[in-house]
Amino acid sequence: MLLAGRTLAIIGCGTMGEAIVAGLLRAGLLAPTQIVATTRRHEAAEAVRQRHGVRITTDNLQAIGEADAVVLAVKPQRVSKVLHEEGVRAALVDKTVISIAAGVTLAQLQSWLPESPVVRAMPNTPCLIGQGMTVLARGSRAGDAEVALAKKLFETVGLCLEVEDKLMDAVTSLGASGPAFVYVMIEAMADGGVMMGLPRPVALQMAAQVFQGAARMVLSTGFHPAALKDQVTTPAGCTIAGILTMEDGRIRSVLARTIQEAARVAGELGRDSSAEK
Ligand SMILES: NC(=O)C1=CN([C@@H]2O[C@H](COP(=O)(O)OP(=O)(O)OC[C@H]3O[C@@H](n4cnc5c(N)ncnc54)[C@H](OP(=O)(O)O)[C@@H]3O)[C@@H](O)[C@H]2O)C=CC1
Ligand SMILES: O=C(O)[C@@H]1CCC=N1
Repeated sequence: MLLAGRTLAIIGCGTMGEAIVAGLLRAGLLAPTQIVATTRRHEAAEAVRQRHGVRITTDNLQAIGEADAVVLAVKPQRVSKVLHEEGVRAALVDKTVISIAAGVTLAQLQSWLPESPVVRAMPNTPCLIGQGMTVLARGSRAGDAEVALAKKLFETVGLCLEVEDKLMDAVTSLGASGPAFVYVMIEAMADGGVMMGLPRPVALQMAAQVFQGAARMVLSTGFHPAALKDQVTTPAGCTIAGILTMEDGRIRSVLARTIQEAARVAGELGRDSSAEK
């Protein structure tokens, strides 16, 4: 185990909390006994225990008491409520708190937890398979040790970068919502293949592998996407015919505006958290 003797609490082990748990266990950073996960409903917690063998409870205070570091993975609207449960803020004093809630700012988190080092993190569901993209922002009380711990967790399940808090809505859209946008594109390209007679499983496998291959080309060659596109685009060939069709559909502005709009909404998600307190 890379984090010997440490215990991590995941407060709110739903889709994203469970992706992190599964990714960390898969990579061997923590043993199941080093993770304590909470949910609101006992049956949800029990299902997490059955799938991953981690410790579970529906008592957040108990989980926090057992942990050295805490990942807050409830919905944004519930963050304040959870932090204001009896005894929780006192139990979190001097513990590293990593919030993955979209739209909940470091200023909000730090106002609720003035004596805790807080890191805001925005991961995505591919953490489940070790292919995540996580971006961190550090709160005023988070020092290098706390940020290093957060980086260690998220680098274990994918890439991890650090930015300023003001950029977190943008990274929420591009990085965390991003997989959903890509799934829509994969499905749409597969639909095109089906339209031209490919069996659905073949079309789906091809579309997904094309996204993976093209993404790896961008990351591993370091070439600009336009240069890589030019390599594929034979004069008077079929690729340029397809690209012009995409441009007729304003694909670039649609995708860029998609990121802009999701970032705008991400910025609004934390407001309810303050209201619900
Ligand atoms: N889904 C994604 O791709 C991403 C999500 N996020 C962020 O992660 C957070 C969680 O999102 P997601 O996983 O999708 O949501 P889910 O609804 O899947 O999970 C939320 C979890 O919180 C639990 N929960 C609710 N209330 C409490 C409580 N009072 N105490 C303890 N646990 C509680 C729920 O338990 P129960 O089921 O019993 O109600 C559930 O396990 C959000 O803040 C979101 O912004 C960030 C990046 C990506
Ligand atoms: O859609 C959402 O609000 C969450 C946050 C980012 C990804 N999923």
